[in-house]
Amino acid sequence: MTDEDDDLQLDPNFADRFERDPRRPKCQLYLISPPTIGDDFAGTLAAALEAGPVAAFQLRLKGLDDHAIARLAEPLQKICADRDVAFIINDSIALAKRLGADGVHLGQEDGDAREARQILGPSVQIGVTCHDSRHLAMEAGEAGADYVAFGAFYPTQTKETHHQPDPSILSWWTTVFELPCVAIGGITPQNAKPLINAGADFLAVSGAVWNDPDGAAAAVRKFAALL
Ligand SMILES: Cc1ncc(COP(=O)(O)OP(=O)(O)O)c(N)n1
Ligand SMILES: Cc1nc(C(=O)O)sc1CCOP(=O)(O)O
Ligand SMILES: [Mg+2]
Repeated sequence: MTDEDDDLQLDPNFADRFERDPRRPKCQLYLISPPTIGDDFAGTLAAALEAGPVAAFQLRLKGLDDHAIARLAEPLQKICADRDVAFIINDSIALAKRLGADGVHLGQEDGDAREARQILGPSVQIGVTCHDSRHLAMEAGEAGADYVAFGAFYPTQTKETHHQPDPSILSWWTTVFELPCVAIGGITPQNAKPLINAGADFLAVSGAVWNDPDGAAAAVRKFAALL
């Protein structure tokens, strides 16, 4: 919990007692790309998206400029569109606009959700990283975000993380707000259940899908069996 959240007291056992509200839509899978991709990734992505229901795919490539990401994005965006999977660009409002992406994901240093809305229009999905902070999540909601993301729930090799929320933040959020919430960070088929039970609307997953020794399609099937 962050300093700003100190005035928001919650029973620490809240999540244990909470079962997902059956009136909320089922939890869905949101795939995050590997940090780098090779020529064979398009085939891997297509197989993963065909293996089970995936709501969204985020292109998250670090250390490349927008032109390079745009070149890599083109075939992947088509694969998503053909399978009715939302194509989300990480970090860059300008690149999301240039590509006509279905959405953009913004970290706390990546720009403002209000500005993104002005530039991208009403139908583009805007997601905002909120770490373990109820305060940031409420701010993001007020700024017009379409989802808030909490994490990292578990240790992850994919990026260095500095926040570890308790699953109770998901049950608190979904009890109080309609706006969807995403759980992210080290999520695997083995540890996902508490996040699903706490009410996560989406599980955002990278490593556990792309690095599954049985292959990405098999990993999607393992998650799908839980959702
Ligand atoms: C769905 C989702 N949630 C959180 C993040 C993290 O975004 P950010 O804090 O900007 O960190 P980077 O991913 O840019 O390293 C995300 N990308 N997607
Ligand atoms: C991109 C990202 N953001 C996080 C956050 O906590 O905001 S954790 C994370 C890594 C997600 O990949 P994996 O499923 O391999 O852990
Ligand atoms: Mg970012």
